[in-house]
Amino acid sequence: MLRHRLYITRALCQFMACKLSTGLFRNILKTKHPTGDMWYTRSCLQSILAVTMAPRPFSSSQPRDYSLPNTSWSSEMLRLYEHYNIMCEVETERGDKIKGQWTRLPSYNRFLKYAPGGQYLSKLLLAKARLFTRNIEEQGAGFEYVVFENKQEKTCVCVFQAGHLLEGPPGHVHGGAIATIIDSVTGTHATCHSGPAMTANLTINYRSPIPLGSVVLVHSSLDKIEGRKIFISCQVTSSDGSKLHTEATALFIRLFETTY
Ligand SMILES: CCCCCCCC/C=C\CCCCCCCC(=O)SCCNC(=O)CCNC(=O)[C@H](O)C(C)(C)COP(=O)(O)OP(=O)(O)OC[C@H]1O[C@@H](n2cnc3c(N)ncnc32)[C@H](O)[C@@H]1OP(=O)(O)O
Repeated sequence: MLRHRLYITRALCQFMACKLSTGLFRNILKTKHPTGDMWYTRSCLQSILAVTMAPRPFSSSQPRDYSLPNTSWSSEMLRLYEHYNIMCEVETERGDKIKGQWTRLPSYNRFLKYAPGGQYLSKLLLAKARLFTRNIEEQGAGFEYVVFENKQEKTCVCVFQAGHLLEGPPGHVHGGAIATIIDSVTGTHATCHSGPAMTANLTINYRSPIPLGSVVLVHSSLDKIEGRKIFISCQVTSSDGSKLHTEATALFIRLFETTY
């Protein structure tokens, strides 16, 4: 009991300290809903999502970044990772290193754990919850992927290696697993561009099966924004781009006004 109180107090202190500077409370008040229930649901969700997106001045532990190479990555996966990673930093004529057009996005098994106060909040709030795509311990068995964003071109690309636990038709990737990676990549894209957003619609055409264990590219492009609506299209292709596996369009709804 005492331990729980301590968690709550520490979490609240860290949360308040951070949020006072980022204006979260203003957002919660702004989105107050007349029916009450919706206000509660949305403001709670917004708080959690905003915490996960905020800077982490008091965070002590280092999160494991699942988007970094591990021993299960095939040579093709590593090659494509390097191809995009090298473009995240460029050298000027004077030899200085500056940020390139691409950014590698980190990926954790629970964003909440690594936000300010999140270590404590995550123990209180569904402690066993984990991000769907990052919940298989064995490396290479499930979703191995890394997402790069190109802000200028409003695109993201994900290098995805599908593990043996994602089988659908024998030897091939399950359609639900393909939908999952598409939702995750386009959702990450929408969130990075506009702040926390949720999938309202996802329409998928499966064009050709993806062999299990192969490496594919998931391309996400931001088509347009209308108010809170973010329209994204997505293609899954073979790693050399010659074969189209899947096409999708997605609609995300931004949860609140602030853009990150
Ligand atoms: C340095 C960077 C670090 C990296 C950062 C990375 C961060 C990434 C973090 C982690 C990565 C993981 C990423 C995973 C992503 C996965 C995402 C999911 O799977 S989300 C789960 C599935 N989705 C749901 O459960 C939603 C359920 N639906 C709802 O909650 C609501 O319907 C919601 C929020 C979508 C909309 O509800 P309302 O009340 O806020 O808004 P209303 O008024 O209904 O709609 C707003 C507008 O959108 C249209 N709209 C809504 N739904 C529509 C639909 N299905 N089709 C068409 N239009 C729709 C409406 O007609 C309206 O349009 P008009 O403004 O009037 O023009």
